[in-house]
Amino acid sequence: MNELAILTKAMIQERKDIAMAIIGGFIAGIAGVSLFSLSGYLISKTVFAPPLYTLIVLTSLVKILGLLRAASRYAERLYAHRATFSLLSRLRTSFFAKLIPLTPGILGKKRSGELLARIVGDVESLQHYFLRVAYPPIIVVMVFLATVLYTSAFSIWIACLFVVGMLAAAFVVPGLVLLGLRKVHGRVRRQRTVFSTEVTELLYGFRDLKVYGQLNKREEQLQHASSALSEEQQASAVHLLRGQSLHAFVMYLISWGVLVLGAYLIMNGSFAGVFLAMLVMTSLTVFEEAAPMATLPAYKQDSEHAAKRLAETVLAADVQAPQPTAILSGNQAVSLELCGVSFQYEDEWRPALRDVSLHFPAGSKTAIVGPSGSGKTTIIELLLKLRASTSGQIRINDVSIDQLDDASIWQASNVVMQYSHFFRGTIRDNLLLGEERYTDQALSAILDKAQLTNKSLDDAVYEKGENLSDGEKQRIALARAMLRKGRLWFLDEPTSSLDYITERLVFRQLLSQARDDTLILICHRLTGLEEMDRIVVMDHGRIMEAGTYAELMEQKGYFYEMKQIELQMVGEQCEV
Ligand SMILES: Nc1ncnc2c1ncn2[C@@H]1O[C@H](COP(=O)(O)OP(=O)(O)OP(=O)(O)O)[C@@H](O)[C@H]1O
Repeated sequence: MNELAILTKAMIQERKDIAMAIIGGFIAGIAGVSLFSLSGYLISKTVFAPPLYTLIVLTSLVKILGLLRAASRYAERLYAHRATFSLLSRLRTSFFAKLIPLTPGILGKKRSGELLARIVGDVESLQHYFLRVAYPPIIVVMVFLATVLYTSAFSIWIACLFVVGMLAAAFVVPGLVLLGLRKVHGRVRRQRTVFSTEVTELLYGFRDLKVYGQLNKREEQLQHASSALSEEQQASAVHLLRGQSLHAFVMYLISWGVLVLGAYLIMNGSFAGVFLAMLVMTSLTVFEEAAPMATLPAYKQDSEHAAKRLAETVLAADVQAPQPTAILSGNQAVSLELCGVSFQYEDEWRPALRDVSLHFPAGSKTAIVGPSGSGKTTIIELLLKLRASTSGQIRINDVSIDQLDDASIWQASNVVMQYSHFFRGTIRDNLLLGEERYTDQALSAILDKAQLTNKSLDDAVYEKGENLSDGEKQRIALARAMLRKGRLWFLDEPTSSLDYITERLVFRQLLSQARDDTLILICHRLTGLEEMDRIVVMDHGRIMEAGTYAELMEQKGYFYEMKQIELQMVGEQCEV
């Protein structure tokens, strides 16, 4: 299977530990079989009252084999788990490295609860591939072959019986388990996805569900999903147990076979009776060693499925063009240009942007206005290379955006999107975001600039900024952007929750800091736009008009209409 090639490649990198695990497992297996067969021989031998030194040698050997088995089993587990953890960390890192550039697209398409459950669960499932699928069969086959060889020295017929047992344990039982598992396992996976989505929806939507009186209904749904998952897991466990029982059945059948065949051969005179107990014990132990074969198909199927889904998630990353190498300099003001750009979201029937051509000269200040859903945010996402345009050309500083390294664009930009994420910690943590290079003095100065005078750096911030008002969140997001030294500003409704006076004060600070930089501001309120070099009006993904505030007011077109409506509404509000 192609998807498992990634795993196989990662396993090759851990070949030393894997080889040690296989050697350890083989020694443990052989020591186990020898230990029990020797015990059987010891029991039979004592009947003939052998000399004391024989018993001493045999019991000492049993003890040594016991110790050897424990020590080598420990070594096997140690190396196997060490290899597994290295493999997993390697896989996680490479998977997330591939995932990051695709995040906006993937998160848009999939429900986050489902995605989270999928990724975490699938990467975890892959550990079974190595621990339970890839290397145990090698040990089982090696131990079996060694045992068959050793048994053939006593009786070729009993050795043949072992081979029959081995084929049944290695192929027939796992085959039967696999047949039943196909149905059961798919249902567990589907139910697990439903369950984790329900949990995420309930946790994230708790407040709204409570306010709208839907909490009980949602909890019932969650209970239902939880019970359904338990039922499916139970069915799957029962099926696996059936496989293990079948394996035990084969083991006892072969042991009985050894007993009956041995008795027959003893009566024939072609086999010495003193070895019978030894071979019975051998058969019991060697099949016990092969017990993981019964559950192997389940883990194999699980790992293959997990690898396939992970590969599907990052498939686009593999077909992406190689990372561009041109770097956007962060030291100079940046010019931006869109030429005939169109963009359509996947699975959407109409384009979000249609044939947009815009030029933002270096150092210019542009406001983009227009009704909700007109495509304003999409323009910023394209310029930040978070999405790729469906057609048309985007150039930054006269270099095609396709040739520019994504990280250098982000590095050169100070961005405030409509919704920013806030981490649990303090205001300081949320300003620094892991960077340590700013002093408390510099951070406090930024808070003042962002008009966040009622907050101190040590004030706590709860998960997702639960204890902050919307206006405070926006000002922290603005302060974050103001801390950066980029020469390109993308501000998507950064002050929509602020009162008029605070908004003006923040803007004054912003415009003074971005005096020589290129700035694009998306806003709904039309007040204060006189200070902008240009205003672009959008509707239905098209540019309706563009010009300075004075020009647009003079044209008495779309912007003028919007302004009149706003003035009317402000007037009505004042009258009320
Ligand atoms: N992730 C997405 N998947 C599919 N369609 C989307 C997605 N994001 C936005 N759209 C659609 O694209 C169009 C433009 O959206 P965009 O967010 O650019 O508008 P906007 O002008 O910024 O709106 P607002 O002022 O409400 O923020 C809308 O019709 C919207 O429904």
